[in-house]
Amino acid sequence: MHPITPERAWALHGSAATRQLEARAIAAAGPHVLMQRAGLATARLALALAPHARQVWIACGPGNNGGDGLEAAMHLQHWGKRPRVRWLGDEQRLAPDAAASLARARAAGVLFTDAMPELQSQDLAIDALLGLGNARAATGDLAACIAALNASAAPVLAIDLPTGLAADTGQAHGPAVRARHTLSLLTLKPGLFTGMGRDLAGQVWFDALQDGDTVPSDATLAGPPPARARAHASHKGSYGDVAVLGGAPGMRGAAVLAASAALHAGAGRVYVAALDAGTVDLAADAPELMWRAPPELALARLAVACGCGGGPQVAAWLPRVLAEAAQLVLDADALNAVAADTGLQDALRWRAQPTVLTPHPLEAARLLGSSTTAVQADRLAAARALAARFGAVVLLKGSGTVVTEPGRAPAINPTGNARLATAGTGDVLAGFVAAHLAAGSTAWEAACHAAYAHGALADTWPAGRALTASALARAAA
Ligand SMILES: NC(=O)C1=CN([C@@H]2O[C@H](COP(=O)(O)OP(=O)(O)OC[C@H]3O[C@@H](n4cnc5c(N)ncnc54)[C@H](OP(=O)(O)O)[C@@H]3O)[C@@H](O)[C@H]2O)[C@@H](O)CC1
Ligand SMILES: Nc1ncnc2c1ncn2[C@@H]1O[C@H](COP(=O)(O)OP(=O)(O)O)[C@@H](O)[C@H]1O
Ligand SMILES: [K+]
Repeated sequence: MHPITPERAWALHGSAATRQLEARAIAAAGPHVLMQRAGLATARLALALAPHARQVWIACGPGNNGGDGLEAAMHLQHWGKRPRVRWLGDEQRLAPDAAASLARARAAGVLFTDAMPELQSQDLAIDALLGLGNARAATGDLAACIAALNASAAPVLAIDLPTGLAADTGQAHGPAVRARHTLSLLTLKPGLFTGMGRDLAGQVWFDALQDGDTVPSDATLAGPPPARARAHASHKGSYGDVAVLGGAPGMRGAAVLAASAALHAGAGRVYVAALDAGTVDLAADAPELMWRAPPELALARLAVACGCGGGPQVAAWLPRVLAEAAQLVLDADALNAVAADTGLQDALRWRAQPTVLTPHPLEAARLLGSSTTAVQADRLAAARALAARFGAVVLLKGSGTVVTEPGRAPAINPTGNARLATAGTGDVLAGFVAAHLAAGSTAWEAACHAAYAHGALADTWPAGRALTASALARAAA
C-alpha cells in the first residue's frame, strides 16, 4: 500500500479499464479473493490511521464496495475494535462476493445496526457505501448515511472512492462524502485528482490487490520534472529568449508578472511588448526586462507568451504572432480573442510551431462554445476536445490542472492548492511555460513541468507569508 504524493508519477485508470483489470484479476485469483484482500487492506489502513480507535462506524452500501466494508469490519472485530455496521443492501439482490462477505461478517459477530451512530463517540468512520458503481444521485438512506459521515467529528476513510465522486471525471452530481483519506483499490482513478476529487478524497492511498497485471492507462498523475543542471560553459543564449505580448492600458501588471516569472524561471533574455502605449514603467523592480514596441519583436526567434492582460487590443497582433512565433503560449485575452474569431481559430489550427494554450475553465468554455459547468463536468474530456480542435498542447487550469495533446493520454498535475486562487497567478504560469519553451523543452514538457513547479511553489509556501502573484514569480528558480 502506498500513500500518493507528488514525488513520482502514477498511472491512472478510469472505470472501464478498472473493470477490465478487475475481471482479469478475479479470473486469476479466484472468486472472493480480491474482496478479501480489499477488506484486509482497508482494515490495516484504518488501524494505521487511528491505532487507538475503539468505536468504528462502517457505512456499507448495496454492492461490492459494501462487501469491502464488511470484510474490513470482520478484521477490525478480530483485532479488538468495536465496529458497528450500517448495511444498506438487499439480500435478494446481492452479488456473490458481497453475499460471501456478509456471511463472514455475521459469522464473526460484527454488530449490525440501523441506528445512526452517536456522532461524537466515533473514533473513525469508514465509507463503504458506493465505489465504482456510483450510478446516480443518492437519495433516502444512502443520502442520510452520506450526511452522517460528513457530520462526523471522526476522520472518514473512504474505500475505493468517496461515495458520490465519479471515478472518470472528478465530479459529483449529488450528495458526496468528504473523506480525510481514500484507499483506491486495483487502480488509481483520474477523478480522485481533478475537479472535486482533491477536496472529496483527502489523502489518497493505493493498493493494487494483485501483482504485475495491468491494462493501458487513461491518464497519468504527473511526477516531478527532471533536474536541469546548467552546463558550466553555457551562456544566456543557451536558455533562449522570451517575449511577453500583453499589458493593455490598465493591465500592464499582468505582462510584468509573466515576464518576471519567465526571468526568474531561467529564461536567458526577457522582452516585454506592452500594448499600453503609455510611458509608465512598472518594471523598476526588474531592470533586467527589456521593453520593446510590439512591431520590434523578432517573433520567429522568440518564445512568446501572448495574452497576459492584453485586453481586446491583443486580437490585432494575433495573426502575426500565430504565423511567426517560434514557440507560443496563448493565455487569457489571447484565448478570448481566438474564441471570438474563426479566422484566428483557423490560423491556430494551421500553426506548425510548438504551441501551448493555458485556459482556465471559463476560457476553455468560450473556446469550445460550451459553459464552465460543462467543462468542469469532465475536465479531461474538455481538455482533450480543445487539443483535438486546435492541434495544440492544452493546459486546463484549476484544481487538478489537466495537460493534454492530440494522440496522448492526459496528465493531471498533482501539485498546487487554493492559495493560488489569487489574481495574476495565471500570468505567472504563462511566463513559466514560456521560459521552458525558450530553453528547448517540447510544448508537452513545458506545460507539464511549468504546472508542476508552479503548484509546488504554492505547496511549500511558508504559512505566514502572503502568496501574491509577484512573490510567486520571484520564487521560481
Ligand atoms: N468484485 C470484487 O472482487 C472487488 C470489488 N471491489 C469493490 O467493488 C466496488 C464496485 O462494486 P459494484 O460494482 O458492486 O459497485 P458499488 O460501488 O458497490 O455500487 C453498486 C451498487 O450500488 C447501487 N447504487 C448505485 N448508485 C446508487 C444510488 N445512488 N442509490 C442507491 N443505490 C445505488 C447499485 O444498484 P443498482 O444501480 O444496480 O440499482 C448497486 O447495487 C469497487 O469500487 C470496489 O470497492 C474491489 O474491492 C476489488 C474487488
Ligand atoms: N484551488 C486551486 N488548486 C490548485 N490550483 C489553483 C487553484 N486555484 C487556482 N489555481 C491555479 O492558479 C492559477 C490561476 O490562473 P488564472 O485563473 O488564469 O488567474 P489569473 O487570470 O488571475 O492569472 C492557475 O494556474 C490555477 O491552476
Ligand atoms: K466508498
